[in-house]
Amino acid sequence: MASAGQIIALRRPAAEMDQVLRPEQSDVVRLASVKPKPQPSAPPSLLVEDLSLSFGSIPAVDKVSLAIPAGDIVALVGHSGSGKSTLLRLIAGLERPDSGRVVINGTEVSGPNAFVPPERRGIGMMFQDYALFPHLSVLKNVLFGLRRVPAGEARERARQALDRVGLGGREDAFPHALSGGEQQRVALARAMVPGPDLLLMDEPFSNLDRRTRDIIRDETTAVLRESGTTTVVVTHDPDDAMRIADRIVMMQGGRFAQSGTAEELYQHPASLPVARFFCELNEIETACRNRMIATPFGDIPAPGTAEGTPVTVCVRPGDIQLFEPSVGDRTGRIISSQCLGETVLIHLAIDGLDRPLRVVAPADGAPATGRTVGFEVETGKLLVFPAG
Ligand SMILES: Nc1ncnc2c1ncn2[C@@H]1O[C@H](COP(=O)(O)OP(=O)(O)OP(=O)(O)O)[C@@H](O)[C@H]1O
Repeated sequence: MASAGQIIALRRPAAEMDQVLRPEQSDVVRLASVKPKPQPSAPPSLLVEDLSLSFGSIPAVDKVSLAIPAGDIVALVGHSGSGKSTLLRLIAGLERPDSGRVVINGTEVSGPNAFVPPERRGIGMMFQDYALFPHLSVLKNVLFGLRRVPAGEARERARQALDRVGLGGREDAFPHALSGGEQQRVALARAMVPGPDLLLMDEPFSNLDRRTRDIIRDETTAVLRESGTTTVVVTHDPDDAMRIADRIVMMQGGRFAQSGTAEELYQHPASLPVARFFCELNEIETACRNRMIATPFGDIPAPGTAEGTPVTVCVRPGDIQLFEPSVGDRTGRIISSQCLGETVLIHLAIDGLDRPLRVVAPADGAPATGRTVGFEVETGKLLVFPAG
């Protein structure tokens, strides 16, 4: 059977493919920044080397390595149980690794020779439930992050931190009187106020409704960028990851399935699970015949793929173009159309497929249910993987 690399290479030049695959093949996934890069000699803010932790027979984190330059924001994504929180807890010092090392700003904090407790790692932490003290005012919650700072200076810094997250004037309020978004901002101010070397966030936006979430997420990103805080954020939401992070690391079964920029993971997923995580897909099971892969959108050459190799051809709903058909065009019939606001979700029945294709088209001028339409997809937009 052909390897994943061979099959994936069908849709990309070999040199580009090599770039996508190389990080997973290297021992250390180096996470470069899109912001001003640190000097090549500058040590990464966070270095994780061959880190592992099993719970009984479950390898929750399995020999993972990464290096994050100062000021970068990295998102750990993946399905439930993929190991994201365990990796974050290992970095925080809330778990001890079975093997491997964690180094923060050049100091080994977990490893064969050291274990520094969480409170001495110079990290800020922010969790899904925000963990605010209900009996303390907003100001006192933030002051909690500055217990070792002289009182006058601490109050000044806490007020500045609250101003920065847009909560100036709410110092005396209690958590129960705040909205979810405001509580999230208090938690952010408290995590940021000591000026941590590293900020760790576990699902920081998941308790917020959709609209608040978008606003708070953008505001939080702005605060992190402005302060240049190196951040690792765990999320199961691909939108969060793509909007916040310089780099995304997708975990699967305790390992890194792929790492790269949002564009790399979205446009050039290295495997079917990665592709599925970032976008709903139309998936078509087929096979290689006579060095070609037949799809409803046309045949794709598959040199080097063994005869009969089963493959999954994927197409994103937004990559299917619909148009007024002419003689010879591929056609389908619209069996339903659902308004999504600026777009419509269309179910398109086509010959040879048991299930209709899902197509997302602009709402403006979208064809009506029952119509026969032409359809096409640029071959370069098709994703081909070993059968999933
Ligand atoms: N304290 C524990 N004891 C036993 N097993 C655990 C423990 N913590 C995590 N696990 C297991 O380790 C694996 C990874 O869990 P982890 O919580 O890191 O995943 P996750 O990707 O963060 O999931 P979620 O998104 O649901 O939080 C899972 O199989 C989980 O059941």
